[in-house]
Amino acid sequence: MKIGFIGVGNMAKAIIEGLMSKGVEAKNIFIHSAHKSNYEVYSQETGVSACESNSEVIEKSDVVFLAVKPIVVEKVLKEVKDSVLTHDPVLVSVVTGVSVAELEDILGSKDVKIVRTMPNVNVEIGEGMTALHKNDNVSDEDYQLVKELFEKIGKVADIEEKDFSTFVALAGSSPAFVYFFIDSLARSGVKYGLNKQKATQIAAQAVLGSALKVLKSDKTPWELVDDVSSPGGTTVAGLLAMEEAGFMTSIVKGVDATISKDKG
Ligand SMILES: NC(=O)C1=CN([C@@H]2O[C@H](COP(=O)(O)OP(=O)(O)OC[C@H]3O[C@@H](n4cnc5c(N)ncnc54)[C@H](O)[C@@H]3O)[C@@H](O)[C@H]2O)C=CC1
Ligand SMILES: O=C(O)[C@@H]1CCC=N1
Repeated sequence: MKIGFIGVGNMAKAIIEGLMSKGVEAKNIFIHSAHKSNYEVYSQETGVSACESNSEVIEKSDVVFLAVKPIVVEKVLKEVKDSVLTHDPVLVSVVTGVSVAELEDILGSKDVKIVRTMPNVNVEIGEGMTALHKNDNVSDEDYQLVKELFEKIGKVADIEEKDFSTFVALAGSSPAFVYFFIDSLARSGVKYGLNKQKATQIAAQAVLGSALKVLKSDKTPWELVDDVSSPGGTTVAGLLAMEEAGFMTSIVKGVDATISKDKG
């Protein structure tokens, strides 16, 4: 399968590097983005093929990732419209907040194969969490191919399109929330004299183990909180102080703001 990328920013690079680490060969990857110097350097570094235009990416690929910011989607799709209609690739959008219907409208056709997705940056290390939703033109076989690509680099969830905004908050943006939590925990360690790098490694391993525990345990996270909280102990003292400062409310408000932004 030939895989193309229109836009070679953070998200596209995370997907490309994740796929290449799982055996997808550089010779099967085609890229183009706004800045020639950037995508040519990336092509030289990784061995993927740099194309002269977005249309060339489409002409050379079976599956084309649309990995540009929402604000340039209309411009890019109008530019490549004829190539899309002629070559009929499976268009895989990773763009936040742009629906399948809007993509079809911009392309001026409902006869295009579109899979809307919402990955997160952790696909780069094979631990992503990606939502998928296809339009009716994508055959089960093509959908399975796209799904298998994302399964190489993490977990996949089929979701209804109405749930994409919620998914953005829970998985697309949430790596940043978790990095923020890890940094805050580590910084607290620095407050008490730990070196920042060491404190960050300690905090990150604690978060990794806790996430694995949630995934592997039959218990709910809430029950696991109780298991760590000894009567009269340190954990409950910490939890109560965090909640007094609005821990849960701050998370919910962050999710509310993410969803509102996504919905425009
Ligand atoms: N960064 C993240 O963690 C995630 C991002 N997304 C979505 O992925 C999309 C890309 O985001 P990032 O990679 O973070 O942005 P970015 O700003 O790092 O990359 C955007 C890329 O688009 C290229 N571009 C701009 N105009 C272009 C044009 N006319 N033709 C071809 N390429 C053009 C830029 O040169 C750049 O390579 C966005 O829609 C974002 O919402 C989705 C999930 C997670
Ligand atoms: O911040 C953003 O808009 C994108 C969407 C999900 C992660 N980053």
